[in-house]
Amino acid sequence: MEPVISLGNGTAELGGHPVLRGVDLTVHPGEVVALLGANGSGKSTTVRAVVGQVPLTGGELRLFGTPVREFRDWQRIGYVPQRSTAAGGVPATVREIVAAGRLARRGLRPLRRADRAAVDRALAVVGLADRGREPVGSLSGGQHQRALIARALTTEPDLLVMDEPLAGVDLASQQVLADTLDRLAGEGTAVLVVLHELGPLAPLIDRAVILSGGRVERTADRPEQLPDAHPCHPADAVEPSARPQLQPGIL
Ligand SMILES: Nc1ncnc2c1ncn2[C@@H]1O[C@H](COP(=O)(O)OP(=O)(O)OP(=O)(O)O)[C@@H](O)[C@H]1O
Repeated sequence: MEPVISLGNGTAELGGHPVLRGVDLTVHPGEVVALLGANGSGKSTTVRAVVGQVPLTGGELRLFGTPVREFRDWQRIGYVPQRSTAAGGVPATVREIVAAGRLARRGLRPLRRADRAAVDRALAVVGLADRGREPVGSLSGGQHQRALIARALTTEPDLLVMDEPLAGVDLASQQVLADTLDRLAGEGTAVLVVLHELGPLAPLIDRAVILSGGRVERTADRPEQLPDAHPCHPADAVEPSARPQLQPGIL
């Protein structure tokens, strides 16, 4: 089966500094691949390179078998960026933000019934069905993240790329996301997901690719091989009792 993502020896620079130093990554249809590693190891840059936001300076990237330079089927890819503001100051409703995910498929035509149904389904999946008419600015951080996930789901992608989708999302919603990804992967959608903690996604993960210093440090092929306590954050490598205690009210 042809890989959905085939990245060989990928290199990239940001601000004149090498950030990816030869990353190999292959994801097949229906596979869920987790990208792990410490802060600054290159996870976000890798996924941003895959979705065409960071140009590679070397190596080869193929998407659905097509060299990225010739690739035009971007509507096949759903992308949830690292936590960001979907509508910085724009007075959009939750529904409008989620419906923007249909743009790639429908262009600037008005929403058709199938588009509206896809938006309804995505809102329901992330538990925001009753919040559609509210301004996106009224959502909490975790609800906002769920709206971004819904936006990616509305594209009904063949490849779903998510950068830390669990950040700030409560456990119940994490489980809903896990169930959704499980179903999508079962239908053949490939999933590439940056994670700091595996959480409820652990049972779904076919392979974990652990980055360090812009290179693949190692790959774990089965979830049971995954290092439960992999030190993704420098603080995680420290005994809990030795970690600095947060000082509420100081920030
Ligand atoms: N716009 C930029 N200009 C210069 N350097 C950058 C830029 N963005 C990221 N970097 C650097 O690239 C390296 C990799 O960053 P990246 O965001 O890919 O790491 P990450 O593994 O996703 O980290 P985190 O877990 O903190 O999100 C870091 O050293 C970072 O400082």
